[in-house]
Amino acid sequence: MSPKDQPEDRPQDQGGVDPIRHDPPPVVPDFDHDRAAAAIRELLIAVGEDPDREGLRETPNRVARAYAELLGGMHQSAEDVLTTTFDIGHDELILVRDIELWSMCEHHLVPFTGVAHIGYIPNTEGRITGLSKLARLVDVYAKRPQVQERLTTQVADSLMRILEARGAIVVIEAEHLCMTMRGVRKPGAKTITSAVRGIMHNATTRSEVMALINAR
Ligand SMILES: Nc1nc2c(ncn2[C@@H]2O[C@H](COP(=O)(O)OP(=O)(O)OP(=O)(O)O)[C@@H](O)[C@H]2O)c(=O)[nH]1
Ligand SMILES: [Zn+2]
Repeated sequence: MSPKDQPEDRPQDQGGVDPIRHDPPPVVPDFDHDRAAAAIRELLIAVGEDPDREGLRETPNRVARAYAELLGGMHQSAEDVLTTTFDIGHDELILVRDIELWSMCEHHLVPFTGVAHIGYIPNTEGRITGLSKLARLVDVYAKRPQVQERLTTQVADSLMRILEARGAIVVIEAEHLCMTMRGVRKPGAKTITSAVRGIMHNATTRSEVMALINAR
């Protein structure tokens, strides 16, 4: 879908009930540094390197630390980051656009990168969260072995579940390095995914939000 297009209107969903809801994925307690470092050492041997030569001696530990950071969302939940909420009586659209994201394709374990646009309509009490928390929410789900579609739906479902929002929309535009640096090698190809929830299915609301997302 092009970001200029509207997601398909689904009149049956206008009551705010969506057919597919994703349970939050389990949070894994600890990153196993020693196991990751041992695996990297094995990988170096498999490609024909000498993991004991000077330049590589610390590499397994460094790469393990890097992966602990790059996949750190495995040890966090959306509930951890959407803790700060305020009831300020604003019950209309809140949209944060162009949130940079880096995630890790679960098929090749190479990055995909781009931007997320997140909009939601709070519940009637106006329960909202801090703007930075929306960017943190993206990171919780981006920093895992991922596919873009699941990342998109997990962010949207979290807003509905935790903030009890009346509607949510998440649009992600990303370039997958597995399509750029290897395989089909098509640099510049953008994948665009969207997830629409609750009253955001309303055609007028949604087209207003898409216009704001696409305004440059
Ligand atoms: N739907 C979806 N596909 C993805 C995502 N990230 C990577 N892929 C695709 O996952 C597919 C994996 O295909 P396979 O045929 O199993 O793996 P492969 O032989 O390495 O495929 P090529 O990338 O075509 O060389 C590829 O088509 C990737 O482009 C994603 O976020 N969503
Ligand atoms: Zn990939």
